[in-house]
Amino acid sequence: MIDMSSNLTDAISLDVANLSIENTALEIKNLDLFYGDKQALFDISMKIPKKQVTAFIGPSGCGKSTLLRCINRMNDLVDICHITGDINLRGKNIYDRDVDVATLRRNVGMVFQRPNPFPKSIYENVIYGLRLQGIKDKRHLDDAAESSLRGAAIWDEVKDRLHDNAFGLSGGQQQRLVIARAIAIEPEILLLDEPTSALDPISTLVIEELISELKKKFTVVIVTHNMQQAARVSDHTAFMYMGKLVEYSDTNTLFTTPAKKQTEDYITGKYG
Ligand SMILES: Nc1ncnc2c1ncn2[C@@H]1O[C@H](COP(=O)(O)OP(=O)(O)OP(=O)(O)O)[C@@H](O)[C@H]1O
Repeated sequence: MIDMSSNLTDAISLDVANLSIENTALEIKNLDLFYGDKQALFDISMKIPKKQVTAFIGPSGCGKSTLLRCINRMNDLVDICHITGDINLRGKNIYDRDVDVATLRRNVGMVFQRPNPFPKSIYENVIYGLRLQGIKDKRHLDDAAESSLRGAAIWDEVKDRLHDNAFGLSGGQQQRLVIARAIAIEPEILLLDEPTSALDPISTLVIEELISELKKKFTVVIVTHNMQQAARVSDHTAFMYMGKLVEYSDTNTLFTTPAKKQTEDYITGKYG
């Protein structure tokens, strides 16, 4: 079994099957997803709690990243992808025809496996989204840069080199810079797709600690292939297998007393 003693969160466990509207950041309802003829997600329904960390776990190819990418419509970029079902954000289905995808993505930020800073200074990276919004006031931009870099736990390391190129940072620092860039535009939801899988153990720990801070302001959804990581950082965990949501509950329950045999087999390493 997974050791739960290293959980970094203040482990608030809500009953995710019966979340109230006030505690729900978004609701996925009967979501099916196809890549061409091949179905990759089967009838997924779940509520993601507000200002908590929710982890998607499961073996390679089970659909974790696909499900995550549905939440900010990244799969729209895949021509052969076809989706049915709803994802409701503040009562509105994000797949409705009248939804502006750019606005949605401002509200639902995403951080990828490999840090992807732009070939610009650290400062310009952080305020990139604000410049796109047309904000020009230097004081406003400076304040936003500082608070976002602080929020991403990297301010002290970069405050004297804000105008240096972001490529001069280490991989772990780049990933925190990318998180700062994502939070600068104050999204409601932050999607993290295996955010530490390209990082060394120390940088991984720094990001894990950061994740448990981020949930004070944001709803965080993380895909991880690392069960220990899910156990350390998340309040709630969804176990997926072959495109289906097998079990979803508070992290402690899922890792200590899973309800389904399939979940137990996975977390005890019988397959993966
Ligand atoms: N762009 C795509 N076109 C076609 N099939 C895809 C595409 N992206 C993913 N798939 C398929 O959908 C299924 C789910 O893939 P997905 O990447 O979501 O799984 P995952 O659980 O995140 O896996 P991993 O842990 O290996 O990243 C797999 O069978 C994969 O091959």
